[in-house]
Amino acid sequence: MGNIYKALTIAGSDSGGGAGIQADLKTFHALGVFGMSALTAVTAQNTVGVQGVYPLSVEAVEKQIESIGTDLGTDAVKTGMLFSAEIIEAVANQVKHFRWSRLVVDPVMIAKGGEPLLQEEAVNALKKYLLPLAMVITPNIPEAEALTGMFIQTMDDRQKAAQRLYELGVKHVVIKGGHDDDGDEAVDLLFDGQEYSFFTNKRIETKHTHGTGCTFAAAITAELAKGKRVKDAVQTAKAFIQAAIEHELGIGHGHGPTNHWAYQQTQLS
Ligand SMILES: Nc1ncnc2c1ncn2[C@@H]1O[C@H](COP(=O)(O)OP(=O)(O)O)[C@@H](O)[C@H]1O
Ligand SMILES: Cc1ncc(COP(=O)(O)OP(=O)(O)O)c(N)n1
Repeated sequence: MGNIYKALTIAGSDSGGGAGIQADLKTFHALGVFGMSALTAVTAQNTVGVQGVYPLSVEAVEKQIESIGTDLGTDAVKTGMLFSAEIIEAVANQVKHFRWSRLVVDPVMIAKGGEPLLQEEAVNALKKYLLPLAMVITPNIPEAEALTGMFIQTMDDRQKAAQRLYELGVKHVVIKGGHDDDGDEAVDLLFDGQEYSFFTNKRIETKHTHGTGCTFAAAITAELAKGKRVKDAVQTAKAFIQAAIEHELGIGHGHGPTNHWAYQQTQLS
């Protein structure tokens, strides 16, 4: 066995398996990275919506991270649903304690169906404690608006928002374009403090996009765990999510999950 790359996801559980910890671990696995998890909350969730949110105690979150940090270690870390300001502060302290620099923050706020996954007052804690530690942040457009207080309509607005997020201490800002459904392309923007890069794919007409954000950020994390540069990691993540949306599974009665096998299968064929 060659080098084993490891990645840790600190996020919520989606019982339906399309988003959250489940999407992250499937993505790590599909990209050949050993996945580990620290759960922040359990959600009762399916393709139709979120039926319940049950946060864990700060102590439970800290202990899980400590168990990983003091034994296995990790090459990269991703955060997803963090739920509260207290959990955010505890996670930031652990990331600093273990000196984990390859940190991808997916600032999950609201599920596709509109149910809140982050308390409103916790947005400031994200900005204060976690963003300054992040190598990459991956907001969708509404999340970028909440973090910057800007109204984002055009690509020019997105570039300005990326600049503002960069000024909070994040090293690379990716503002995803899934919510910008004008036109037939899905365009993601990357800003590294100097230049803007654009990652463009054909927009796929489908309702089965549950967990796209988690899957995309997890793919970036897996590639960073292998030591890849951020721009290359985003490129691979974009191809991964495209294949995952394109080869839909069509399960559930609402917004179905993406296909975490598809990228691997398209690479083999
Ligand atoms: N219909 C689609 N066709 C192709 N790519 C998409 C589509 N919807 C989302 N994406 C891509 O999926 C990733 C997640 O985007 P987005 O939907 O904005 O995030 P979130 O799930 O956090 O709201 C991005 O790379 C985005 O461009
Ligand atoms: C437990 C949990 N974490 C995160 C999300 C949000 O996932 P995302 O990839 O943004 O997908 P949608 O909710 O937009 O489908 C979640 N739903 N549950």
